[in-house]
Amino acid sequence: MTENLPGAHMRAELNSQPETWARAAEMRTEQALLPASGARIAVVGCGTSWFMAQSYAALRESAGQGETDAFTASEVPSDRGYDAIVALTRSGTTSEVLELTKRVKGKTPVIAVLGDDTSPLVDLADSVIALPFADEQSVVQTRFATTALALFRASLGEDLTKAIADAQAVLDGTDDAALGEADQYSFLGLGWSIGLAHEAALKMRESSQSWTESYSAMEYRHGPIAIAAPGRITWQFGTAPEGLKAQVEATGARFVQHDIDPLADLVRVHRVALDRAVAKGLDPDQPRNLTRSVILDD
Ligand SMILES: O=P(O)(O)OC[C@H]1O[C@](O)(CO)[C@@H](O)[C@@H]1O
Repeated sequence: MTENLPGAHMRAELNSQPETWARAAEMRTEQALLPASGARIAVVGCGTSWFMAQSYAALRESAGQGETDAFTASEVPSDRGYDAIVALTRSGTTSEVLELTKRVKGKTPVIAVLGDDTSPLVDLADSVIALPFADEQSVVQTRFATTALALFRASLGEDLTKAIADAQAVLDGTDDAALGEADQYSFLGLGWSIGLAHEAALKMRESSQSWTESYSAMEYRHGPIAIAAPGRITWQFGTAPEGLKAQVEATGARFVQHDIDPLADLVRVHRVALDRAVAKGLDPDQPRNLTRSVILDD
């Protein structure tokens, strides 16, 4: 592989995920900076980072650690009285995250989880968990997002050994080429994997300009299943609701579900998205209309 090949950065970054997850899982001192159990918190981010925030929020609350909401940074309600805000951002320069941090300064402590430890958020936030080893050159995020989620999962007491092994097995194997050749993709999740479904759909859109949708699996039958048809894929992260596979297959669409850790299945989507992009003549390291971070004029 050379740096000049389309998607070379994305490929190297996505392939490194088992190592970066293992490293994040070991960061016990940094994990202790996250809000204590019982704190009522909001987790915020934009785009990919928002979807990871959704997954962390669902996991933290279901682990019994306290009420945990997730918002895109521009939509955090004022005066909710949160004990703390966790701001997730690879770049540390995303305008909405910086604006929110300034707005709550002195009122609500902000714990920033970021990739670039030289970014302006470092000085603005009350505490910082830096993951510079997971920062990326590709505009399209893969390992930063999943490594942050690995850190969050470990902080909640999860043992990530199986997730890491599952991701390595995905990367060591090859996928059925048809996974990358569908006309349309609908990604589904339940609980914490709903954020992964949204992220998978975003990844396919950003890197390969594909038509994708994403839903809670239980919501899928309330309308979105109308899109299912031959040549299309409905992809479930984690266990599917009873009967859903048969209902999707009755439409002629392909139902995809792997019995592995859902975060490892997202790694598979990363690779499918990359290979689909390259097959279409695109460079997912430089996706159309996108920049590494959205920086708005003051
Ligand atoms: O995590 P950050 O740096 O705030 O950036 C979020 C951005 O990352 C992206 O994945 C870049 O395409 C978008 O979702 C979003 O604009």
